[in-house]
Amino acid sequence: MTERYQNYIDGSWTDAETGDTLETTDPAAPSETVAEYQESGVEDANAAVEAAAAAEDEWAETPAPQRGAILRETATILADRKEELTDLLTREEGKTHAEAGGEVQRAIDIFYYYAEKTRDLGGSVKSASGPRTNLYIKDEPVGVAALITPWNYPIAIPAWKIAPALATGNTLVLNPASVAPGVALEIFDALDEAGLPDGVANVVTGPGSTVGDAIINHEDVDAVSFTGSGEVGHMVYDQATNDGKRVQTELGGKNPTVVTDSADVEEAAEIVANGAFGVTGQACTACSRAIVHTDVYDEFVDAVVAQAESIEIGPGDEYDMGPQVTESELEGTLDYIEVAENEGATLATGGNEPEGDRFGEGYYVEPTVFSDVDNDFRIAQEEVFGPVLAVIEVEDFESGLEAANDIDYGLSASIVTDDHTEAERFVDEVESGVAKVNDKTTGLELHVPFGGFKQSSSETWREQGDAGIDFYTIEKTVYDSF
Ligand SMILES: NC(=O)c1ccc[n+]([C@@H]2O[C@H](COP(=O)([O-])OP(=O)(O)OC[C@H]3O[C@@H](n4cnc5c(N)ncnc54)[C@H](O)[C@@H]3O)[C@@H](O)[C@H]2O)c1
Repeated sequence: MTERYQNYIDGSWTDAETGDTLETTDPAAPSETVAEYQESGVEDANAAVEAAAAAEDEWAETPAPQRGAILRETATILADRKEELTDLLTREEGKTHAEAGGEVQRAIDIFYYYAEKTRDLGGSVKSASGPRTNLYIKDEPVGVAALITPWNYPIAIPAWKIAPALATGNTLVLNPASVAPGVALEIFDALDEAGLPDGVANVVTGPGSTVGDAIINHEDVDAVSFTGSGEVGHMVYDQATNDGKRVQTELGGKNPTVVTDSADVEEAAEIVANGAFGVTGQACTACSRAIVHTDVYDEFVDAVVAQAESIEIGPGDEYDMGPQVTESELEGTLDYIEVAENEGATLATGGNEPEGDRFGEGYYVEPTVFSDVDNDFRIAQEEVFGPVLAVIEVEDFESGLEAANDIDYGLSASIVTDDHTEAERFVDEVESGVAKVNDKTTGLELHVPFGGFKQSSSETWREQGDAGIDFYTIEKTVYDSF
């Protein structure tokens, strides 16, 4: 039987006022419905924001360790349900069981992490110039937070917004992407069971252009945290800043790995392939450009092609690489493959939808490597969001660094080298929010800031770790001479 989900508003599971629903399907078997959701409208969005606004004062006044206890219990409930959440994530979004299990674990860890953080919240004390004055900085919640999340990390990204927002005493409304909202709704089920007071956290499913837009623009919303495409993100940023709201946007990437002539080529190919083809290339931090020194270029292309060809594609519960999430994402990838061929890149491997019984009607595409790519080709400059790697040949380290930076994005970048000076220069000079040495561009720790440079983020605010706390907190400076 198809699971049926409702909105969670003011502590109750309710149908949308619109009376409409939407369905999700399994990207590995699109004829199979996974779940049914509310296709909500503006009225539902407004009701959720009003519930969050009404719950604001009481939640802000709840001692932070008590808020932490609810987050800890939420983590425990999610941990108890890890297997079923992992299955749901694989069926709805398509990533492999191992990838989905890792993502669910990350969400659990995030709730535990911010639960512990609550004990250290509050502010700080400073010395005052006058003898009778207590001078201190009191950290207060920003208020009501509007959270908008994409489909590609459908539990981790909601978790890394919800947990710090609640830990710091904010109330919130989430509008998750309609493609795979199930695991995000399960977080609210766990929060409810953990004893979160009514109205503190609300979730409304439905189109971002209606529900998300209404939440962001509601006058009772004080902070907006958005993760998704640049196209939508820039619009959201402008709307929210025009209204004087605190806003954070985390957007796309076109992430390079620079391979120098001192690199172990086999290791470099493995690092690049993991970054490029993991989660079917549907990561904002996916490696989509390998920038390779001419002396190791041919050897690298052979090695990365071998890596790509060793990946077994198929349904995510059994194989190494799952399908793309929707038909339109698959078509987008196939379009870019055509663009790259027309631009004159050499198709070194992949490029097709695989054939065979196990693929059925699923949205599969082969891991694809293009060599002989110029850094100004569209395939090297635009985000594909599929398992497609562009390999770019460069003369030396300097031109590699230059190519890495010659792009509008700056989310994650890595270098594979055996030369410490090159590694240091790369870390110092690469224009990227995340810089890694001898590691893939994907994979992030939850307790350090995450965000990009240039078009990849709004730059003012970061997420995760202490940065998550900062975004949802406003400082009040108190001079108390009572
Ligand atoms: N930097 C990061 O942290 C990060 C992480 C994951 C994904 N991403 C990016 O996300 C994109 C893929 O996700 P997507 O396809 O879901 O992105 P998207 O921009 O299409 O959608 C993101 C969210 O915005 C909502 N939305 C759409 N129109 C809206 C509007 N007018 N007002 C308010 N909300 C609206 C959608 O419903 C969805 O919830 C990629 O570009 C990827 O790089 C970035």
